[in-house]
Parts: sequence; C-alpha cells; structure tokens
Amino acid sequence: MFLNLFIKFSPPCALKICIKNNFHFIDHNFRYSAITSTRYYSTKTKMALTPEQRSTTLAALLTHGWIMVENRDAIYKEYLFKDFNQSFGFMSRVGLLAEKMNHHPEWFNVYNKVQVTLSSHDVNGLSERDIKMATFMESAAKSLMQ
Ligand SMILES: C[C@H](O)[C@H](O)[C@H]1CNC2=NC(N)=NC(=O)C2=N1
Repeated sequence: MFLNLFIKFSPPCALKICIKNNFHFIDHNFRYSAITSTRYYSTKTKMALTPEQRSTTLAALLTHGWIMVENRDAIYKEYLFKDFNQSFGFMSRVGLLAEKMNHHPEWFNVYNKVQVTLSSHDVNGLSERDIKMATFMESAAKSLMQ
C-alpha cells in the first residue's frame, strides 16, 4: 500500500523498473500454489559520478585508505581484520547490501585480509553506488574492529 503510494507520487526522475517473479509450489499434499513477488529497481543512480561528487564524497573516501585503481575508474581498499571470523562477518554484512542493491564488489579474501575493488559496469566507471557501498564498508569494518 505505502509502496504503491510511494511509486505513484515519487518524482519523475526516479524512474522505476518493475520486475515480477512468479514462484510455483507443490506442497507435500500435492496442492499447487503460486506466489508473485514484485521488485522495483530504481534507475535514478545509474549515472557516473559527477566532477562535484568526485571532489567531495569520493575525495573523503580517498583520505580513509581507499585509492584509485591505475588505468581504471575504480577504487580499491585492503581491510585487515583480526581473523577469518571478522573478515567473513564483514563480507556477510556487505554481501547482504550488495544483493539488495544489485551491486557487487570485486573482492579477494584470505584469512584476515579482504581486498576490495569497486566500480560500476553499466557506467564503465564510478557511480554513486560505489560511494554508497564504500561508505557502508567503512562503517561495517569499524563496528567489527572495535
Ligand atoms: C546484470 C546485472 O544487473 C549487473 O551485472 C549488475 C550486478 N552487479 C553489479 N556490480 C557492480 N559492481 N557493478 C555493476 O554495474 C553491477 N551490475
């Protein structure tokens, strides 16, 4: 109900794509049922970072251990945790957001080390989604490390 109202009255720049999934079930009594789930994806943030965003939000991340990748419009950071438990906890938290955003980090993990590269394939470079993801990673890492 609220979602419908939101979609109806949200500003026109926030164009929504609606994807319907049909799930079909047969239970242990061989009764058939179907559930339709609807997901809405916003196209609003599918844009490369503006020069202004680069000199503000991106610049802030670059003072927190993130670096620009050579020959690619992407950012990289290496996180060093206490042990594998912390690394995996971090990746689990980030993984849930990644699925929700449909935006996935390129990452490598061994024991307490997680190396992350962020970029947006669809704009062939950095977008607001990378900033959002990196900012979330910063707070997840901080809360796990204390
Ligand atoms: C087809 C699918 O929507 C795309 O590949 C999604 C999935 N995950 C993604 N992850 C990242 N990092 N960038 C993308 O542009 C992206 N796009």
